[in-house]
Amino acid sequence: MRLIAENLGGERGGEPVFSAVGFALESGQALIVTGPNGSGKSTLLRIIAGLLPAAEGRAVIEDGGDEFPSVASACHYLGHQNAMKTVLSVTENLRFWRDFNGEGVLGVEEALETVGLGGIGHLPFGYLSTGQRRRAAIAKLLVSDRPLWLLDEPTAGLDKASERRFAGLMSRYCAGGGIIVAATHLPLGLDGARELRMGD
Ligand SMILES: Nc1ncnc2c1ncn2[C@@H]1O[C@H](COP(=O)(O)OP(=O)(O)OP(=O)(O)O)[C@@H](O)[C@H]1O
Repeated sequence: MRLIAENLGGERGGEPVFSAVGFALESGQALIVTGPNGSGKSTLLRIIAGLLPAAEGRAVIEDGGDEFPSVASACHYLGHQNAMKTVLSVTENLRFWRDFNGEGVLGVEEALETVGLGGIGHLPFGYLSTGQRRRAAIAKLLVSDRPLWLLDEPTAGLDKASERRFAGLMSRYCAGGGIIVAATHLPLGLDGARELRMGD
């Protein structure tokens, strides 16, 4: 499987933000998107995910088969917001996403253990600390299988131990054939990742 971005251009509020962005990622490869505030990293991720229209160009999945014919069907998108309901428990939130996106290799409890949140699934999501919320949102990536992760500042709010744990998780995901595109200001510890610098 391959993710191809061809001559992508993005605009916000009718103003161009970037143009002529192109890359190709094979299964197992990762791309780190860097650049100053406002250079268009989030806009690029949202265009790739299909959440915003491209001003020009396109992003496509090749060889995704019947299961993953499009980027939208192939990706998990983790944005700045965690996309969890504060009044539902962590477990209820993750069950919702598993039912919505389809079952994955890991169950809800296993996914919570993997991000170091074992035993707190019963708590309302709104009770969690900022870093715990991010870790629960990362667990969302694990309860349904998708071959492409689009991650916007995934480690924002994480402590050092959680950063290291997430780096290991991303490495294992790529080793298993996953593709990652991650916008970040912080080093992600993802060996061998390519870099796309926006705003130059
Ligand atoms: N809804 C919107 N309407 C108009 N302009 C917007 C909108 N959302 C973002 N922008 C503008 O688009 C540009 C790119 O924003 P974007 O969030 O993609 O940048 P970024 O590189 O992700 O920034 P950061 O590093 O601060 O997260 C900015 O100039 C921003 O002000």
